Amino acid sequence: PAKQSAKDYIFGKVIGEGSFSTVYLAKDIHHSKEYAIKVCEKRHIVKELKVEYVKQEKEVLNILNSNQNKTAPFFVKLYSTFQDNERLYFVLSYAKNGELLPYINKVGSFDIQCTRFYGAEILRALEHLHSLGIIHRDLKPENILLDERMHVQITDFGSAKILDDKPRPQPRRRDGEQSSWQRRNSFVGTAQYVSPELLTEKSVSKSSDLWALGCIIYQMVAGLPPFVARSEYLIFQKIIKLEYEFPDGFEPKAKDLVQKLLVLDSTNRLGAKDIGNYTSVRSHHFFAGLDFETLYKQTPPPIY
Ligand SMILES: NC(=O)Nc1ccc2c(c1)=C(Cc1cc(-c3cccc(C(=O)NCCN4CCCCC4)c3)c[nH]1)C(=O)N=2
Repeated sequence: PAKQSAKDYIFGKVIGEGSFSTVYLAKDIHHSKEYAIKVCEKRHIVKELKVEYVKQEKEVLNILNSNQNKTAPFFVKLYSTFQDNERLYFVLSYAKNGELLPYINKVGSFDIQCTRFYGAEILRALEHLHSLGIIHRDLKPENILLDERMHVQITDFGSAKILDDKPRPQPRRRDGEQSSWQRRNSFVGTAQYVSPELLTEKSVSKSSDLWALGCIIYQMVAGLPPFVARSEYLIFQKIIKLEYEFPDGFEPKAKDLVQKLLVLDSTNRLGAKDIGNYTSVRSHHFFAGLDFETLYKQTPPPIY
């Protein structure tokens, strides 16, 4: 196929802003299909030494594209990439209903049906991602999108880590740019959802995404994340001391599940010792009665 360029698209409104990218709603002029195009300024990512992050995101999206799971298609797709002198372009799925966060803010808190359904879809997405040896590392309601049928589409793999069980030639780096092992020590996700092990040992594992899942389930029920404070430093202090509370009336089964995910020792979190699917999370009584294998075929419960 002919190499694409920005001229093949009509760019519309900005639908997302990252520290190193802007995401536009765009329409393909040949087929009138809508996409989300993530645009990165080359000069900015080079200046901020983020070239490796952009490469990592493309690699993760390509791995996801080549290993699609028909029963758990809970990720944005990468359709194509192209560049011009100033910018890199990633043509991604357009998730018409946007981020999960505005829905939580709009209704204040989800009822248990919604919390169970969306908690289950996020868990299924993590099962697939982790089965490919990929850790998201920045899972949060802003990176959980909702497609036209209100099913989950996880995005933003710029902070993801590919577990290196296969030795690969290290890519040549520009002077001063950090390699992935050096970078690992500098990366921290979004304060409210970052795991204690990342703060104390600079280590990360699949279980770090389970910590973020615990924070997101808490937030769907309570309306706010468990660790909130006036500054990132104070949030980090609360996380490493496991200093959080459940509001009165927090649904008891959801509370028990959150307490089993928000465990300081990453090896003792529910699911941390599971091989393959997170069966010990799936079998928690909060998810009783849910069919995890047909989630994508189900009609999501209304959010109100
Ligand atoms: N960092 C990233 O990788 N960011 C990305 C990547 C891919 C991508 C991405 C972000 C997308 C973000 C997105 C944003 C939106 C959007 C933006 C603004 C408004 C709306 C909107 O009004 N949606 C209707 C639903 N509202 C939501 C709030 C409650 C009332 C109803 C959607 C739709 N999709 C997307 O569709 N595809």
